[in-house]
Amino acid sequence: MSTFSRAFWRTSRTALRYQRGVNPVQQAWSRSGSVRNYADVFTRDKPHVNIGTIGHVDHGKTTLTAAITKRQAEKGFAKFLEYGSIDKAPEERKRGITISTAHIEYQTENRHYAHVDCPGHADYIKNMITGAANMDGAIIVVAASDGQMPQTREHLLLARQVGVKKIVVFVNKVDAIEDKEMLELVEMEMRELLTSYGFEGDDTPIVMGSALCALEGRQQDIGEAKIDELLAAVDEWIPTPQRDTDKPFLMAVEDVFSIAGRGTVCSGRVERGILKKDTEVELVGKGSAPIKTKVTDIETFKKSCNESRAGDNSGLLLRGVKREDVRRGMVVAVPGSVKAHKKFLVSMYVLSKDEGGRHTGFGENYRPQMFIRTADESACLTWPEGTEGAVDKQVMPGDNVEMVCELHQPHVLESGQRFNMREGGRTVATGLVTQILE
Ligand SMILES: Nc1nc2c(ncn2[C@@H]2O[C@H](COP(=O)(O)OP(=O)(O)OP(=O)(O)O)[C@@H](O)[C@H]2O)c(=O)[nH]1
Ligand SMILES: [Mg+2]
Repeated sequence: MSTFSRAFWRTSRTALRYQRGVNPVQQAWSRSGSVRNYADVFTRDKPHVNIGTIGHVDHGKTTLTAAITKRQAEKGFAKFLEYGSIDKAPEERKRGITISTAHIEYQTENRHYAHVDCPGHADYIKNMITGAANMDGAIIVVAASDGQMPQTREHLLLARQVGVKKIVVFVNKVDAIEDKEMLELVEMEMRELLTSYGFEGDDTPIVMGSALCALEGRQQDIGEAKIDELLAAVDEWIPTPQRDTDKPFLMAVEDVFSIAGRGTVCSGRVERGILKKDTEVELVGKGSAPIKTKVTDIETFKKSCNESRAGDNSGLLLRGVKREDVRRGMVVAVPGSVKAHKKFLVSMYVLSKDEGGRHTGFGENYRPQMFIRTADESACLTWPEGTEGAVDKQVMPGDNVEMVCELHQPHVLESGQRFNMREGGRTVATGLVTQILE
């Protein structure tokens, strides 16, 4: 791997520690800029789009991701990544599941893609949310043998909530089913489900194939050919987003690591603006007062870069900042352009039991965990001042409510900001910040 190394592309701490053992990060960063060869410099010759694979555990997301890189590598558009080099942390290998998100890069004729392979297991939804928050569109993988399952639904809902507008469906494991009527049923159910979560269910492209056949080079008609069909659908159906390059730079920190001899690097997806090397920035959020610093080096998609732009996955080398001072959930922004807030009004939908939400209601002073951008923070919900019977008033699963939310530590947020709330391993509510109070 060229420059930033795997650590930059993985989010789990375990994976990070595991990878630090070999320390490719340090090697990369300790090379001086002039030593990097041409291939290490990021060129913007195609529009860039962030996508990824989501869906229920074991439905074949990682296999599909590997198959895509294999197919695109044959065309000179990617580096082939085997299944085992995507799910590579020891625990992932042992359990045969994805835990941390993996970031992969490939191209088609038309576009450059950053692809996040998300975990499907219910215990790792937190990593899925962070991964999906960076996507412009997503591929939902559903196994023909199972049809839609709980995390097929939960991932769709969360993807919608974090702002993913377009989805392409890949019905996988077509090789494993005898009864072709099953496929029609899965398609029908998926269209209905998409529509019920606010996607364009009737028009969404649905590709049916086998990721495993594609990866193993068998049964071309349901293997390779379907990868081509899938990527053509992604190229066409997921629009190249209009990036907010005119606004002041903002990037939410997803990961932090230190490089001996160079300093602290934070990485994440740039939400808006353009940042050039040697620019002053501020780290804001997670309680502490803003930290002033300067970005002295930039890498985008693992390659050296003079600037970082909205939509990019970038790593920023920060001058004079200790690793411990930077935490996931903070934002890197133009000095003075954003503020952290603690108290605000939210409008939210409380998930029903069928959607994986709570089975019972809750009242004032309910304390869920709030997920905003890459941050998660404990929150306390109360009724707005003047609400009648506030003391006994209950919120029931399935309700739409307006409440006051107070965070344990302030975070950068704005009116219109989307969030999710979780408690004890389940998503309990999703909503929008409607007014800042403090
Ligand atoms: N028969 C068949 N098996 C498949 C196919 N695609 C994947 N599998 C198998 O399904 C199992 C799960 O595949 P993964 O790719 O790890 O599934 P995943 O969705 O990434 O799982 P998580 O990341 O843990 O949620 C593996 O044993 C794969 O070999 C397919 O097209 N046909
Ligand atoms: Mg996986």
